Amino acid sequence: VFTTKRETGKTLSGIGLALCERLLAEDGEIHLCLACRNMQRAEAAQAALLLSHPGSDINLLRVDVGNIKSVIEAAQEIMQRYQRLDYLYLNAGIMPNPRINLKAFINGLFSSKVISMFATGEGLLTQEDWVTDDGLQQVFMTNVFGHFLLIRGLEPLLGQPGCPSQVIWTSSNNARKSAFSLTDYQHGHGQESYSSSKYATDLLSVALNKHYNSQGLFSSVICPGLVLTNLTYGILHPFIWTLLMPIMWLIRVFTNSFTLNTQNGTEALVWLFKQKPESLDPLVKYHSCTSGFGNNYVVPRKMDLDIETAEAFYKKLLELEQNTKKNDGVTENYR
Ligand SMILES: NC(=O)C1=CN([C@@H]2O[C@H](COP(=O)(O)OP(=O)(O)OC[C@H]3O[C@@H](n4cnc5c(N)ncnc54)[C@H](OP(=O)(O)O)[C@@H]3O)[C@@H](O)[C@H]2O)C=CC1
Ligand SMILES: CC(C)CCC[C@@H](C)[C@H]1CC[C@H]2C3=C(CC[C@]12C)[C@@]1(C)CCC(=O)[C@@H](C)[C@@H]1CC3
Repeated sequence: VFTTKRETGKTLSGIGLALCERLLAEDGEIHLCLACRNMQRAEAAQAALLLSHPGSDINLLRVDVGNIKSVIEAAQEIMQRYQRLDYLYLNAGIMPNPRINLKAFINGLFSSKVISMFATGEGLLTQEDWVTDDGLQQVFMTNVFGHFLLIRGLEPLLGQPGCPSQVIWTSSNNARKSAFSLTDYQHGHGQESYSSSKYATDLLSVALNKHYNSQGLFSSVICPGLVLTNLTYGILHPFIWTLLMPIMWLIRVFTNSFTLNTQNGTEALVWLFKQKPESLDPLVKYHSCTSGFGNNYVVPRKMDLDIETAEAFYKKLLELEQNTKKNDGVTENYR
């Protein structure tokens, strides 16, 4: 999470940890707060960051964004600890039990869409999802709604007179309009909960800008590209990814989205850290890219969405939030 001069890392490894390393290298004065569900791993991340950046201010906070009560308590704790948040990086995300659709992959290899298939993974993956104790779909809760509740709980700290705040979501190239439906926005009836949740993230960011820009809160979405982390190790074994490395370097020549390592993947996150939030386009996703020669850069791309759908989705989230409050946050089925 974040504070006075800067940031939040919701994760302790992967892209979140690399982001913290890079932010500390950018600005040694920042106050970091890592909001994590596993305190042992959080402490390990804190120790690693202190080793490379001795003396920096790095705090920890326990939060499970997959659990309503935990998010509400975390927001209250942050309200007590800080007066202001400059950056809120919403990075936690899951893709449970991913399965590759081999037929779609082989067909894709011989189609004209082969490059876009590698860049987006469109149609190649299915996931399992389940219902949480709060009665919500787990992927939706973790990737979208938990973060939304956190933002709502932290509203007073986000965007104060003369001092804008940035909310930065780790979305994905895999966000897909056809995987998302307003009538099943939690994706309880499909097998592409990840794609759906990332599309929902993009919609939500657009709606947040509409409702909060006037009070100094600015929301952006990024895609880190394909990065080898625990998330992708759930798709293929790390050893297989290592074997595929030469092929992936080759693919990178044709699609700049194979960033592959966490340092490259954080490019857009760090770039946003240095931007004036007012200058950003709310309808654009910022992509971390790596060229065939290994150079990093950021590419803005218009998102495939409309403001009316974003607004309708936002209303549904507000209703869901109301229900969670009515039911005291736990055990009822809110869908
Ligand atoms: N890797 C990739 O190719 C891509 C990743 N992304 C996105 O990047 C983000 C980071 O993923 P990445 O670093 O790759 O993967 P990791 O699995 O390494 O990181 C995910 C992080 O999210 C945390 N997390 C998961 N569930 C919860 C929860 N309920 N409460 C709190 N924290 C939680 C995990 O914590 P813990 O350590 O306890 O498991 C972990 O640190 C995700 O949003 C992902 O969707 C987007 C596009 C591509
Ligand atoms: C590279 C190899 C020769 C074969 C690997 C095939 C697939 C397992 C990958 C091809 C494109 C990949 C991809 C993702 C996962 C693995 C692939 C489908 C993501 C969906 C992972 C999570 C994301 O958020 C996306 C940005 C990735 C898009 C590309």
